[in-house]
Amino acid sequence: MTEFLTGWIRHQRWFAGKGRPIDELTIDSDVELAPGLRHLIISVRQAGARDRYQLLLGSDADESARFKPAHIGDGYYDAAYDACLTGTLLEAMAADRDLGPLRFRHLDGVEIDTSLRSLVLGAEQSNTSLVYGDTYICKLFRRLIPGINPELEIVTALALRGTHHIAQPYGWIETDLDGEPTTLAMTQEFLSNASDGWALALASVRDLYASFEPSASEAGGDFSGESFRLGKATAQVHHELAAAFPTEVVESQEVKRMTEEFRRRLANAVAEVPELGEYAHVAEEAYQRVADVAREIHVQRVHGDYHLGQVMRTPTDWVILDFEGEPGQPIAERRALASPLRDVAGMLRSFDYAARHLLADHSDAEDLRPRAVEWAELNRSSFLAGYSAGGGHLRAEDAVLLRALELDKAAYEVVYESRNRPAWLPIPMAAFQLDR
Ligand SMILES: Nc1ncnc2c1ncn2[C@@H]1O[C@H](COP(=O)(O)OP(=O)(O)O)[C@@H](O)[C@H]1O
Ligand SMILES: O=P(O)(O)O[C@H]1O[C@H](CO)[C@@H](O[C@H]2O[C@H](CO)[C@@H](O)[C@H](O)[C@H]2O)[C@H](O)[C@H]1O
Repeated sequence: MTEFLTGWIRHQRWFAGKGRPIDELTIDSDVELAPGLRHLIISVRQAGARDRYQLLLGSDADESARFKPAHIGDGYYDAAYDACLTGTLLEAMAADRDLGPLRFRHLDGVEIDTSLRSLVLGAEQSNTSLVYGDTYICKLFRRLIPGINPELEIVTALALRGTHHIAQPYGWIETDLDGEPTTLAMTQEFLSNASDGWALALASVRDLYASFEPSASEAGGDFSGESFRLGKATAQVHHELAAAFPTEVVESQEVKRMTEEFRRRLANAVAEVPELGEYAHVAEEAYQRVADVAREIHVQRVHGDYHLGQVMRTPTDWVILDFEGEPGQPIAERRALASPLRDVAGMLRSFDYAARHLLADHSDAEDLRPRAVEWAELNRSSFLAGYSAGGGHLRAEDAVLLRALELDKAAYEVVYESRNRPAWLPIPMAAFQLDR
């Protein structure tokens, strides 16, 4: 079995080790959840490093032909795609069942409807989400990092406070990895009547590109009102996070040390994507400015990987999803207190992405570049204005830190794109060429 799992896993969207040879794949845990349904935790070793992943393995040989897209090999298939089997997860959560080392749980006071059938969400994802009816979404965390997933921790704490702008949590699945309780999946309210921010922003960008109007604010699909509301919602969620978890004030010495961390991330990014080297000085200068003017900053729990794909617009408001931080980082790092400006910087980067991504796919559309810049600038400033209006702390002197945080995020994105979507690499690279 390990042989065909090796061949299969390297092509999965969520596999973090794409492009590097797999030295060994072993099965660490194999639990039967129901007849024909097994839960596997596997270890993949690449160049001395080990990553763990989970998968649901279906093995009804007669039926396997029905699940061609999910075919793994030898009559086995990815059972996340088999609605006849995935009901088992809901039932086990509803009943707070233990199945071997796996613990299925639901939140107090929640009643889970176990009659719903699931479909795999068709989104570009680092994980795999099952949507049950139009009621629940259960995210199976594919790459497993020991520890309670920050998304579960944060959303549960915010739900207890009655926070707006989040999707209600219902249940989760966990096990122990390296002796630590580790989240395997999380079930939340499915926002059936909502659109994700990335899709909405792209519609606005396309409108602008197709329009003869002279400016972004006059073109049909102006998004700046939404950017403002999103900024406001972001500030309100930051306020709630600060109330639900500890906060600290970090002295200027510590801020200087933070810039060392930025430099380390930059050096790692340059080592992996050498063409970034040419622009590294831009980031280094920005980090140096933070060190030079370092003053104490307020830190708290934050979203950690904030972008337009993590927010959804319901008919009434913006909802923020996916508080799990940057996928692949150790849990301790993802739980660490940080400046809320880290999220602000993430969203500012996302406006750049939305404006430029069509250009990355169409090298012939060079003439649209000024419009892209204009769209990004308009929406970035509207978001910041909304953030301040929502009570977010943004002082004039924060501009230096914000710029450094944006470049730190762009360095992360350079690595992310070179691994996952090389055609999009020019988007984060452009961040180092802009004089902001
Ligand atoms: N509660 C939800 N309701 C509706 N759609 C959701 C919900 N959570 C996530 N989605 C959709 O799934 C996409 C991916 O979700 P996300 O949590 O970002 O997954 P990943 O961490 O795997 O990238 C989102 O962009 C959104 O379109
Ligand atoms: O949503 P995830 O937790 O999987 O985040 C990862 O994937 C994101 C892409 O899907 C990536 O985001 C980058 O691309 C977005 C457009 O697709 C853009 O809006 C973001 O600004 C940009 O960072 C994210 O970095 C990565 O962690």
